[in-house]
Amino acid sequence: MAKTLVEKIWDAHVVKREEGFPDILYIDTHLIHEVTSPQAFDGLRKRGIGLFRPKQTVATADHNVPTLNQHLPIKEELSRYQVDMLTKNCAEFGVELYGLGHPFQGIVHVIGPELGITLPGKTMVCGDSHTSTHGAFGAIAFGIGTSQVEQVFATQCLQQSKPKTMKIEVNGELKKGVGAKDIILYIISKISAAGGTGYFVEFAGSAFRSLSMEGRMTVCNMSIEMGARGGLIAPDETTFEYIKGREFAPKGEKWDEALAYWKTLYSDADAKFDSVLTFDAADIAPMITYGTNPGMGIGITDHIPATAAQPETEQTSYKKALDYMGFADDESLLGKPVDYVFIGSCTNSRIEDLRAVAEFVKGKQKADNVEVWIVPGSKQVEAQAIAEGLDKVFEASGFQLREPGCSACLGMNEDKIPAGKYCVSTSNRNFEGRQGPNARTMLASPLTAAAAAVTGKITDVRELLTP
Ligand SMILES: CC(C)[C@H](C(=O)O)[C@@H](O)C(=O)O
Ligand code: SF4
Repeated sequence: MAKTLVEKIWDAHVVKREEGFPDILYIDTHLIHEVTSPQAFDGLRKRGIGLFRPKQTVATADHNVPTLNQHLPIKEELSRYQVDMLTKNCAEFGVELYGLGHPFQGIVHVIGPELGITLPGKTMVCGDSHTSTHGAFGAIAFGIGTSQVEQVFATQCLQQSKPKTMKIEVNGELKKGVGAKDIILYIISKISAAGGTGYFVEFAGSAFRSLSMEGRMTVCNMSIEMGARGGLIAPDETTFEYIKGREFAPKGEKWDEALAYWKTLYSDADAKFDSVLTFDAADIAPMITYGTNPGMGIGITDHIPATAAQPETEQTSYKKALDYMGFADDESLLGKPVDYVFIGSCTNSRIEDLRAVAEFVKGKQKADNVEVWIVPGSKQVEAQAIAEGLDKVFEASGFQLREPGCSACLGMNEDKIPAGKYCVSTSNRNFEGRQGPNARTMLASPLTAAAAAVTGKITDVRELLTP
């Protein structure tokens, strides 16, 4: 029978299937961080058991780490406690930890792929919603809760019902100044932050095929922001090329075997999806959000949709979102002053993002009214950026290159956006208070963020690009 990619990988991992019950799914790789693992470790301790397969778990410290002076003790007490707990738990339970100071440390969804841990055909979980990022490699990757983290620790399996499948096809060529982040913000703006609820989404079509692995990760990262269980893209030569030679990627004969299998990982031509959506790449402009969920996005030259145009049941919350942001119906965002620019997070902190920003800002200066933070996704991204001299470019432009971590993506560490301030952010969530109490977040691509950094206001980056 014809199968979708999700079905192929899912079925290959079912340990037990019984009518009327969720499947028991084998988990190849479990990623953990300091926020969602402590209770799970405690649970094991209470039961007097260890991890069933500790070698299939990898840990890193990312959410609570500072992004300046990482060699010094962490100043925030709660953050220090969380990171210390992770270190202690990993040592006690025999889990490999890439903690602060380790050359592999970084945001969990950045290090998995760059270390060759994330591979096509795998099942991967993490107590973190943006685990969907790893789907860019043609893996089934999704976020789980803390009690499930404990379940995976103890059994290397999870009880899961097979998700419904959705295909989102985007065909055609992207316009100048438009990238992966714009595609995903566009899709979410069209189908809403709940449009993918209950589905596992496969992104297909020429627009995704032409993206680099970094771009595909940006797209899959945000599939969760449309409510989807996860997102994935069938692996191809771009995928194999990216993986080859990475630290933990298969080598020699193992590589040949793996590659032969990976080449079977695509949705069969006549496979049935529960839902199919199609978009045209040429319709997509640089995007920006104006509200407090990632679905509240518009093309940079568009105006904020009117409250009256929203479904009646949603008008109150829509108005509340605009009030929070200090925006009004029908307004254009162009020219609005910006206070902070944050380039980072598991959505856009990979080397390609930093390169794109550096290329754009080279020879330009940061505007006086903005503070710019560039936070690499990992120690390896940081090292690469320095090796390529990107740090010098940023410094000359007045941008600060900090150390790796989740940083201002969420106000869980020292990097917070002050109340009332506007931040153009390359992260994935613009919820109320996400970047700090009463901070106002506008989600955009690295290029659009960089344009705001040099002009000090919301700007159509296309006007600043050389033809
Ligand atoms: C802290 C963690 C559980 C959370 C998540 O699950 O996504 C965080 O990473 C986020 O982005 O909000
Ligand atoms: S960078 Fe942001 S979205 Fe990604 S894992 Fe960290 S907090 Fe979550």
